[in-house]
Amino acid sequence: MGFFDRLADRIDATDSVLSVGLDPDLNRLPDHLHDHDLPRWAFNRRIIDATHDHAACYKPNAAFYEDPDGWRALRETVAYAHGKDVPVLLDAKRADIGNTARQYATHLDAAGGTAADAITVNPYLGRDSIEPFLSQEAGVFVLCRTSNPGGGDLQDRELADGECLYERVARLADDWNERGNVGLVVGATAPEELEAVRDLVPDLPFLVPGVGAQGGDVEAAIEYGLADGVGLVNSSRGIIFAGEDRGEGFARAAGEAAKRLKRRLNEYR
Ligand SMILES: O=c1ccn([C@@H]2O[C@H](COP(=O)(O)O)[C@@H](O)[C@H]2O)c(=O)[nH]1
Repeated sequence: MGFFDRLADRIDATDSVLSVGLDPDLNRLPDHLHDHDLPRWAFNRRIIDATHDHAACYKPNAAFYEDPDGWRALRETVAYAHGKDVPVLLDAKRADIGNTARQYATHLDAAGGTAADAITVNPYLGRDSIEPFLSQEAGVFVLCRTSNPGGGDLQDRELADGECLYERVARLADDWNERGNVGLVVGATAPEELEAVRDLVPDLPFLVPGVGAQGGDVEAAIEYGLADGVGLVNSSRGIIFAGEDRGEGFARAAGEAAKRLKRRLNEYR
């Protein structure tokens, strides 16, 4: 079964389109977890225990795991999420010349890789640079209009024919979707662009980051992020660091935050 069919099943089972971002910043972990062999894994396991009923997906960002212990923590995390029946989207924003991209694509492998079910990729090196991802079963989310303040610096630029760069990326990604495994990343902090992209590509599911800590538009995330009910709205810090005290109660606070955001998202579904 392809990634988006599995995601659709998970969305039905949990009545949720919430993606819980697993970005375990070592400087923000509860103090008592630093006694563990792998503090990030100890943290993620507790977050998953507290949030999985509300999670359509987990989204670890590779930036928080790019060291030997981090890699181990990530593999444990993916296996544990799978044990709870939750798919995992690795936010790695990869792409490179073919030879290197093939190496990056092994990140998705169960043997030696992370065993993640989907990945984010950068479109700016062109189709061949992401072909090793497109040709797998895994979901491939192409960066289209990012949520950061500078997201428009290049992505909003008008091309000679009057189309914006992010619009061209959306149409290209639609062309690249030969196996039905392509989605787009469009930030909730850019609701007008979200609407424009949805008009261009009615059938592609979006990953919409930027609600919560970045203050993005929750209603627009749902209205434009879903294609036939399938898509993901992500919050990372707003859920995993919802507990202020950095004490034992952090996971409970995360669970409550996930439940709250799921309900809020569902008001617009
Ligand atoms: O356009 C983008 C693409 C990716 N991200 C990533 O999503 C999470 C958001 O974290 P919050 O704590 O909810 O702000 C993080 O991993 C980003 O790198 C994004 O924010 N915007």
